[in-house]
Amino acid sequence: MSAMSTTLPLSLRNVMLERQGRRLLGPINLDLDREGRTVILGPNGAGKSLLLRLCHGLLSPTLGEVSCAAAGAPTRSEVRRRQAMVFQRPALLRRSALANVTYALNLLGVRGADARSQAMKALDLVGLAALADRSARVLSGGEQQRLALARAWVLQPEILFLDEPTSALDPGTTQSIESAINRFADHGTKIVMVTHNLGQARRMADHCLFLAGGRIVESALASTFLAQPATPAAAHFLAGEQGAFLQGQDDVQGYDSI
Ligand SMILES: Nc1ncnc2c1ncn2[C@@H]1O[C@H](COP(=O)(O)OP(=O)(O)OP(=O)(O)O)[C@@H](O)[C@H]1O
Repeated sequence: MSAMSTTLPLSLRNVMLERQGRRLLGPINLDLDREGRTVILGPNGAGKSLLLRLCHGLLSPTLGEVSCAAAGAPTRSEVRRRQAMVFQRPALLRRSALANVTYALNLLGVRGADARSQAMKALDLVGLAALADRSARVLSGGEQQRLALARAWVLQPEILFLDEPTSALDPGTTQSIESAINRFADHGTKIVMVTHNLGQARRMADHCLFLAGGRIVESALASTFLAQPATPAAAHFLAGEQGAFLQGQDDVQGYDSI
């Protein structure tokens, strides 16, 4: 990965997202820089997935601006190809694991032996090299998730957005996926991940963003946030108490730097 980043820092300025006259997100001000793994936490319906999609350029804000370092809006194709996103239930091609990864490379113009060797390296990194020729359709949920990670990572993204990448997976599989994500981070990919798993947040987060009611209620170093959240809303959430999140609206910060 080059030392210069095209997409980072990624900035959101006064971003709002509305649908059918209802505000779903915002106002949000946020800077995502290269350093560390950012984990997004918050109750169901807080707006975590919408925030990831805005950052990745899958959605455009109703108001405000999302912009990437030197390159402009994340909806631009030049920016999109430097970012990748893995969803909770990844869509895979009805081909072999290897072909799923080489297909992504082919779209970028990498073909033949080059594509195959890069794809095998990515499969190896997620522990799937031995299953390269197996049809993606018959892979287990955890294997499919690892394949989706390999397919995303092989494109050498500067940022990898992950939306609950280990939900519904057993602890062993979760651990192997966490290891793969950490290896990507070690290779210089910025990780931005939504999770409901507080143990995972403790194991993986360098920075935490806590969302409630479509707004960023807290933005802090993970060690600080997870041990001593600054707001009642986050404290309730971390204690596993549902409800009381609207209380957090009084604590909303105007500006967040990650
Ligand atoms: N296209 C849409 N039109 C209207 N409302 C939407 C749309 N997409 C999402 N929402 C609403 O926006 C809110 C935030 O959704 P989002 O999926 O971002 O939540 P989340 O924090 O990821 O939740 P969960 O933890 O349950 O996955 C929810 O109330 C959802 O119903």
